[in-house]
Amino acid sequence: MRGDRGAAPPIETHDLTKEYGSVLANDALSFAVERGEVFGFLGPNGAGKSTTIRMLLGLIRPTSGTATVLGADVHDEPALIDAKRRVGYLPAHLGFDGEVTGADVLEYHASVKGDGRLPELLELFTPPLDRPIREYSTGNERMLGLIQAFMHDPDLVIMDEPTSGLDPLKQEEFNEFVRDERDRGTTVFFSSHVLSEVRRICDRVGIIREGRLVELESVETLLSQGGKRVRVVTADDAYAQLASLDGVVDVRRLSDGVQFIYTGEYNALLAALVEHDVREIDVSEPPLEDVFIHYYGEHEPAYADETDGTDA
Ligand SMILES: Nc1ncnc2c1ncn2[C@@H]1O[C@H](COP(=O)(O)OP(=O)(O)OP(=O)(O)O)[C@@H](O)[C@H]1O
Repeated sequence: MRGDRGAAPPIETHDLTKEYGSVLANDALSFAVERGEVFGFLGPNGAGKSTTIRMLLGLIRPTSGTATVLGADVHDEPALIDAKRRVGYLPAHLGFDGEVTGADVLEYHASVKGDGRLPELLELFTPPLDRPIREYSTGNERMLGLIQAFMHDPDLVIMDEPTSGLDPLKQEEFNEFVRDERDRGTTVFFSSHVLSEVRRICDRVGIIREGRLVELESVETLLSQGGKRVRVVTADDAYAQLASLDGVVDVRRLSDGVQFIYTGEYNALLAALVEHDVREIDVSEPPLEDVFIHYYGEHEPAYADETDGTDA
């Protein structure tokens, strides 16, 4: 375990609230991120994740409530500036100057905060450093952002949708890297709207919806309660029978079959299916939206019956 920062959790929020005019983007969020854990901050688009992160970094001011980052209150600017030397930050929109090269960006960050871990990061993340950033793909920009977030060996890393734009192979390497970081004692807090991503690397998850924290759980608990998404294509009509099974929730009729979230016994499902002319079955992790539905039945799905959902 690194650091000697006393007992305070690396991130702690108390009734953290942000209003943009009539939009309540964060509504009295209270949670703590413990030292050495990987904490996933999950929620659909517009839920308020970036708003929280920007308040933690002191980029916007809370309307009310407060938060501490490595013990520094976000209202205490000098203390927060000092604490941020030990924080790595990957914003959602990187905003690099397109005319400078990746090497220029890293050189600048090195001069401000140090670059002790640069060589090992460059083995893992490989943006074309000698080219101007305007020529970068989204994935290359993201890799450059990841390098600058970790290069000074921070105690706490805060990332806003870190893997968006990374190809699956780089995503997997990123996952492994974050797990290794956690093992060396770094605290990692990142936002995502992809449940499958956080389930691989997070110890705990906070779910935010419409600005409110609706759940704080270990990933194990979240998944064990979240069920599976089942999609069945049948030649005959299986809707009524499947909809009546125990453990079937959020059932939708598709043009060629049925889709639902299933939390029951597989044998019971198979027994029901043998009575139908089944052409295709797909069992997968539910998209985050569906986990919300399972937990909080009042949530309105953001998509129509015939679609296969949003992100998986
Ligand atoms: N500068 C702003 N002015 C007005 N409203 C804003 C501003 N920034 C965010 N909002 C609103 O606040 C709410 C939360 O936005 P936020 O960007 O924090 O969500 P998010 O969970 O990060 O979404 P995404 O996953 O799409 O990035 C949304 O309704 C958004 O439209």
